[in-house]
Amino acid sequence: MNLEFSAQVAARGFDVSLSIAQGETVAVLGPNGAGKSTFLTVLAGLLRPDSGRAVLGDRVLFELGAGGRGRWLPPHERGVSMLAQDALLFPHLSALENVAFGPQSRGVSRAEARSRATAWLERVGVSELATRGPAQLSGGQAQRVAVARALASDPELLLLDEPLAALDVSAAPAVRRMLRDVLADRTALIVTHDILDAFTLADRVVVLEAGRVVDLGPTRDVLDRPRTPFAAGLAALNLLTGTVAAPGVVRADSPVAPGEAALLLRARFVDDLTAGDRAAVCIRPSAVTVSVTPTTDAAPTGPGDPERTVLPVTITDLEPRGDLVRVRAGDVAADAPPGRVADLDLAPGVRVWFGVTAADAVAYRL
Ligand SMILES: Nc1ncnc2c1ncn2[C@@H]1O[C@H](COP(=O)(O)OP(=O)(O)OP(=O)(O)O)[C@@H](O)[C@H]1O
Repeated sequence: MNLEFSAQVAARGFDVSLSIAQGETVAVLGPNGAGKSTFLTVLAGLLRPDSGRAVLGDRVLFELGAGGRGRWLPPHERGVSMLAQDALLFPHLSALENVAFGPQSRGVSRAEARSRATAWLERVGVSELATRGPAQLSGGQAQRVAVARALASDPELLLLDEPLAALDVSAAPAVRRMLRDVLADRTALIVTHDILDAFTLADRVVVLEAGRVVDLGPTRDVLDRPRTPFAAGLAALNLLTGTVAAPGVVRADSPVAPGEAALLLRARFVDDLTAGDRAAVCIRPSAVTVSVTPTTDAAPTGPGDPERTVLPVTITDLEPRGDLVRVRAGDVAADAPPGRVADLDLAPGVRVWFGVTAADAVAYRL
């Protein structure tokens, strides 16, 4: 079912509007306290907003005017299922009985509820565990049963609150694959801190900050072309913002580090931008070279090269990352091989030049 949602919760600074198409999965991203859980609990009917309106298909979930008066459907009448971080299965019921519970409490016969439960357990890959109690299931198995339970009541909207966060790293990938299978063509919202979940499971992402939508779009657009520091951080990309000064040139809003001059960034424009337009410039850390003078091999033609930007920066932090070292200077980072870091004697406080070609600095509308 498609969803039209708008709600305000003043005490939490929450004011979000969003539409979701039938069959679409949207990932909800945002820093701690951004309002992600508030969003899900309002939809599930566990928190009543001050005002707003939500319609799922042709069912009005709530319609509340100023003062909170209006229509309000209780959770069990919404056609909405919620899957939490922990499986939260009934401890005294078997896996099969846990899954059959929902349909049965909605009036489906015991035999039919058990047959639906059997089919769902098979779909999530744990049919052989039907008679086990929750205490005899691993974290990944229990979460599979919880997915079956959430879906057995045939919800029109599925809410998932960090469904993989409590699983260990060896169990998460298989459960993620299973979720990708069951979420296809299902209207769902998934709160996650994991960029892999967003890429694997979601058609679109919405980024919340301080209770407001700050970015919304297809997953790849938002994470490959981030517009907020939060999305750039998740995608591990450098993001600089500024104003277009000339074709292929963006004047950065602020220096890359305190005390440095404002920068003219030479960039590859992927949107139609003209002078005065606001622009974001996104750079992969692996495309940034580091040198200790502006004219060494890392920046062969120096700062005057029209195809290259050279940023004078002071290193703030070095962090090993796999077989590279992330060299940070304020908000900008470069990935360099450990040998180069040692050869150049890089350390916090050392002034260096970061170099990036215009081809590797992608500019788009902000
Ligand atoms: N039960 C509550 N009563 C009052 N305020 C709350 C309550 N729960 C959360 N808040 C506040 O509402 C705002 C949004 O919180 P919410 O839990 O929705 O954020 P979140 O994005 O889910 O964060 P996290 O990633 O930490 O789970 C925060 O300012 C938070 O302090």
